[in-house]
Amino acid sequence: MKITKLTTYRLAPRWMFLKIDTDAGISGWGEPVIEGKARSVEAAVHEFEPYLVGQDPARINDLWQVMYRGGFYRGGAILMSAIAGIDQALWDIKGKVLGAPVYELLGGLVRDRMKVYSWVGGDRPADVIRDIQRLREGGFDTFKMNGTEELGIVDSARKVDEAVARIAEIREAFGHDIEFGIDFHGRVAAPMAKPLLRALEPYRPLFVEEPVLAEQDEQYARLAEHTSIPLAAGERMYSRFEFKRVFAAGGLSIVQPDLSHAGGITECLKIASMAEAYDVALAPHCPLGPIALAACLQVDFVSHNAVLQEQSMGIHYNQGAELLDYIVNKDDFRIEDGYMRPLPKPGLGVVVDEDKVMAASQRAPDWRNPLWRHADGSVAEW
Ligand SMILES: O=C(O)[C@H](O)[C@@H](O)[C@@H](O)[C@H](O)CO
Ligand SMILES: [Mg+2]
Repeated sequence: MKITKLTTYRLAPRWMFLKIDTDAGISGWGEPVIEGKARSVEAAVHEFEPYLVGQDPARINDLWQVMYRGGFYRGGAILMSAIAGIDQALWDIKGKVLGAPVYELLGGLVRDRMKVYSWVGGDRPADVIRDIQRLREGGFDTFKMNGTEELGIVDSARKVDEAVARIAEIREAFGHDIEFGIDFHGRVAAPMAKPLLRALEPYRPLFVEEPVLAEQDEQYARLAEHTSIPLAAGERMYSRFEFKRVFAAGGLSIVQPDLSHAGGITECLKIASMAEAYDVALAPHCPLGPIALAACLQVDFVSHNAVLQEQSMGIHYNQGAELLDYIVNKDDFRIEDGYMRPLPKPGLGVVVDEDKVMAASQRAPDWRNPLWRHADGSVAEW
């Protein structure tokens, strides 16, 4: 069996799908993308083509090492996202050839269902109460929201109080009948992380995500000394070589590798195993599409330390298309009482509606995140 062709489809809302064809007529799908840099990842995917076309798709481990090590330069958001989507498609092919879901090829189910959570409140965390009420009717009891708007490296107690007031309002409205993570989204610099975490302590959020930016990862252990709130991070870390320093230094209770950014199933399985050795939970990051989510679920269902799965249904980014718009087997992705079941079909478990994908790729938007600025005109972390 040989790889014959790689076709990329950029499409709304901000995703990219990859189809890998083989000479046996079996194709696999992946979702290589960096939100806002889809064209860069698309170029990277096609730069990997000469290493892949003509090769045996069954040799995922060798092809992964060739892509990672063969070009001298390695790592980073663009290359690791390209490898991620290619890796996902190769696992999809392998499962289809062997007639089994990927989780079966990885040793079988470690759980019967996987807890998922839903975003509420959008870029600027207003209206979360209304969103939580609506989603609770749909069976969700676990949520995530942004913790702040723009925040200076050093900022006022008033800004801290505004952020905390929203969280207090949620606890006032729902008590502990719901749980939620608070995403600092990289908007909080080290000087403000400690006072903000301290002020949030009484409301006992499930976790605080990206308490500081990944490039400040040496802060995680220090911050963990000052708070009992579990700290989470990982969406902007792209390989086990980045995660290893964080595991060794400690501080994170939850790691959130993104299956479409951190080298795919092959790499994220290794990150999950490293995390388990340090008693760190796994909660894959996934604000993206159905193929990325399917890849996450394949890892969740074989990882003992998987605790929560992000999914993008209703997320504020999904303008122009929703999570399940491009797939045929929508029912396999149903959420019951806040849980998802293992995807039963061979491979990743996604049946892609190719006609819809091709049509949507004719009018793909070039999504970019907003550029925020502080009152003084300087760039603010979004
Ligand atoms: O936790 C999350 O989902 C992420 O922080 C998410 O908001 C970002 O990764 C966004 O997709 C970047 O464009
Ligand atoms: Mg996040």
